[in-house]
Amino acid sequence: MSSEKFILTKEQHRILKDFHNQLIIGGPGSGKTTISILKAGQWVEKLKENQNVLFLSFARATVSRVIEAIDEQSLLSKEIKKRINVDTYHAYFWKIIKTHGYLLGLPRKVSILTPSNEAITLSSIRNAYGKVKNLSDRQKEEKKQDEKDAIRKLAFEKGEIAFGLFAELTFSLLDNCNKILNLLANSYPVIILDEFQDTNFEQWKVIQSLGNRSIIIALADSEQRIFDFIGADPQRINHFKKHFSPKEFDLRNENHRSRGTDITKFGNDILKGNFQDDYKGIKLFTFPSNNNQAFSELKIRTIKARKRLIEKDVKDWTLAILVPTKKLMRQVSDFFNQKTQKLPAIHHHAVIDMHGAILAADVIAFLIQPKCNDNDLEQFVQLICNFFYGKGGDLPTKTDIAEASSIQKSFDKLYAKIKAKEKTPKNSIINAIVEGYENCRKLKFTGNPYEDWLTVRDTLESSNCKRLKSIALEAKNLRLLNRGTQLREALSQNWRDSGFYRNALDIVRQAFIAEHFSISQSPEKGVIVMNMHKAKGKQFDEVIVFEGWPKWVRREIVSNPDRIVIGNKKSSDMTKYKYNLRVSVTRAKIRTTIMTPKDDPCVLFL
Ligand SMILES: Nc1ncnc2c1ncn2[C@@H]1O[C@H](COP(=O)(O)OP(=O)(O)OP(=O)(O)O)[C@@H](O)[C@H]1O
Repeated sequence: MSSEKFILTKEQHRILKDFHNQLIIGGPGSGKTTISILKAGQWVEKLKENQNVLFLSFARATVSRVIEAIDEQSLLSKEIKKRINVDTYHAYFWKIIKTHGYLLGLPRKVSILTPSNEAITLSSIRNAYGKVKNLSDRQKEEKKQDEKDAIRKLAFEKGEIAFGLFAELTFSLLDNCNKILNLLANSYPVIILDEFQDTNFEQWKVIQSLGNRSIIIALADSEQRIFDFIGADPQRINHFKKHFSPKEFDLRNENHRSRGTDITKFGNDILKGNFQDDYKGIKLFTFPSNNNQAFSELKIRTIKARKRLIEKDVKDWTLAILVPTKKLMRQVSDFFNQKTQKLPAIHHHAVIDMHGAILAADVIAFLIQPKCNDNDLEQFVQLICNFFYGKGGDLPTKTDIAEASSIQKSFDKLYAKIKAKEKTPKNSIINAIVEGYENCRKLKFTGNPYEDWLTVRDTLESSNCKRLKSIALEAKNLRLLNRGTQLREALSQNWRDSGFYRNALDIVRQAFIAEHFSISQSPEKGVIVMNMHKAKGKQFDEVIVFEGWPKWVRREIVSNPDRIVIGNKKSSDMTKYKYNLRVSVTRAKIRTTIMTPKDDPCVLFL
């Protein structure tokens, strides 16, 4: 994003002239981020030397885009750029809790309860309540409260803090201690809040506190709100107006991302449900409702889009395939990996949910560590159970929970038999796990973490145990051991220090926490497959939105999975689906392709 290429609009100029609290409203690609960076630069010049501007966003992906935009902003000097600090809400709140949390009665040493471990902690509560869609409102509230009680207990007793508590604890600190508030305001007299419309109740309370001492600039687009489930409130922008009396700026009529196309217009028409015949930059394709033809059609469209971008000589081009569910994402990724007679494999990056992969990494890390004590096998089994308890994240499946508890039970039985010196059960599921474990324990390592990791992973994959196999498969989703990564360096160092990987499990866990907070990673390039929900705040050269299709039996639809609108059924409130689709289609700079089944096209277009 080079500012040399463009002239600021009138409204962007107005923003630069004002120095109050600000509310900047604008749709996708309207230039909010760009102007807020220039505004931050202006503020830096007014601040004392030890003061900086803070730019807060929700997702790390957005943060890396903002950092990239700052880097490329040629109107700001290097010195000024250094003083615009970009962070996620999580990371910023965590810094405050880590330093001052003991004032609330938290243990002096606190650590993060990673989402995967949180999922393990909460899996029994979640499983006891069953599927959320079957719960009454009261039961949902009770479930929420039970979950909160469990994670609060863990925080105050063990110092393990779940992300969900960050805002609440930060607010308690700011509310109870003026000194902390002054300290923060002195470091950051100006704070920019990205995607303000998504702020939940607790985060809003923190912002009100911070805003008592700092200037707040909120960037918002009420129609990009897709975070209702974490408590974002449609009234939040009004709350901001009421509380801060900001100067308001409206960029809603501006579109710089996909200028020369009708992509933004199409996005707005999705909200209205009213379409014109043709939109420049939007292509709608249908495909037959069967696996082979649907995926092949997608592959063909993807190859064509890739060719267009390469031929246009777009620098570091990006092409996103956005799909409604995790399941479809995996299927697309698997299909792209396959080479068929007619179609080649497509090199791509799939942005997957990492719970399973992270817990699988724990298992491998444990196995490259030397055997520690007599409880080694027990600890291994515990990690396997953790994997099944936590792999579904906040939506654990019954099968996974049942799997975990039957592994635990079989192990307990085996243990009891061994202790009593009795014959061990012949057909127990634990036998294959023990065999796989023993095979791994016989392995010899080289000190090259990458090779050693793969040796363990391959041994698990080729074992006779389907549970260990699935762990190996999940672990394939990790790319943390690539050359030059911190994890690889840390494991190498560990080997050099001890002649073996003494602390592999700790190192891996630390690396994931660091990774969670890492904002230095550059945005993905090339073909990217991701869930529509994850696309927010991103921009790509081309986007393909691809949805699932119905299954027919005797001319009747018996199921309709992976659709943009659940079951592709019209209902009284389609708003969230419209918002979601609008966010997805407006991520493109040049062109968006929408692919929907021929015999049951997406109801949002009917
Ligand atoms: N005045 C302008 N003239 C031309 N291009 C601009 C202008 N302002 C911003 N841009 C460019 O438009 C693109 C989108 O801008 P920006 O990322 O600031 O929008 P945004 O409102 O933050 O988008 P979103 O909410 O969708 O993330 C960027 O590539 C940016 O360089």
